[in-house]
Amino acid sequence: MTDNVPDPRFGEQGGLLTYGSYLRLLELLDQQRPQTDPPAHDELLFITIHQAYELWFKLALHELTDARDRLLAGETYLPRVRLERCRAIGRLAVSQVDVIDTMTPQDFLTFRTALAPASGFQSVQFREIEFLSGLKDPGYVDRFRGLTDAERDNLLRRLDEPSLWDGFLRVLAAAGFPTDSAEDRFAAYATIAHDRNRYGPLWDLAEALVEHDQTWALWRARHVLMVERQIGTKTGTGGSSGSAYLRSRVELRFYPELWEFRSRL
Ligand code: HEM
Ligand SMILES: N[C@@H](CC(=O)c1ccccc1NC=O)C(=O)O
Repeated sequence: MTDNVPDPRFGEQGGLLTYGSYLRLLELLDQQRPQTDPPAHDELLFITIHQAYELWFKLALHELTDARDRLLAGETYLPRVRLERCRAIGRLAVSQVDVIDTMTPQDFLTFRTALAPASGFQSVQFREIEFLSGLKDPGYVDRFRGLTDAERDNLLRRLDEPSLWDGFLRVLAAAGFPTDSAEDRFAAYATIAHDRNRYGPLWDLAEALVEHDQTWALWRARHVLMVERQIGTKTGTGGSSGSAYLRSRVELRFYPELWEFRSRL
């Protein structure tokens, strides 16, 4: 067999592992179950897009958790690599909204009422990403309705454990920068920004955090537009004011000091 002639049995060897069995496609593709009767054509789109989001959220949490652990251990290289992958996932999450935009508001209404009181507000993984990134609001755990014990445990654990921001501060401290007060930290950012030759990895890491922050801010902004396009200013199925609530979340930042620092440069 020469190198460039494929074995005619290519893909058949062993006969045990298959594409479908490795990827558990029977199970995966059996999980899209529209509820509406009579069937609403766009409900399959709605379920599929949310499931795709949750898969990407799962991978993002895997990456961010490893980035956080490595920062706490004093590493800078792989945490930045992990954050870059998350940024690519985040961009995908933002552009995926285009698919929802192909649904008209009147078609959404054919199954919307059947969704209440469920809402994206109850996405545990979304809130885990916020907590792990550094935006910890314990109020959200109490406001969740219908959490399983395992989901509640996940959220409480994320609230309790160090965030990516804690990891970043650990790395700054390991490089000799005091980080106790905000003024200490602003002094550290200035030193790092003005001596990239010496502090390149720390600068790149801070910028990767800003990118991560920006990606989720873009998602919040894109989500509000999608919501207003679908339901205008109606209240949400989750019981919030809808777009007014979501607009108040657009201003949120994971790392406000890294944004504030821009004004001080
Ligand atoms: C037709 C499309 C959509 C509409 C009309 C919509 C509407 C809303 C509304 C009104 C809320 C506020 C909570 C409430 O009272 O219900 C909300 C929250 C949320 N939605 Fe959506 N949504 C849509 C699609 C999506 C998609 C595709 C995702 C992806 C996972 C998503 C994720 C979320 C999340 C994570 C929240 C909580 C945001 C926060 O608390 O900051 N939504 N959505
Ligand atoms: N909150 C949306 C409904 C909605 O979008 C939704 C419903 C159930 C599960 C996920 C959802 N997605 C995002 O909020 C609404 O008020 O129309």
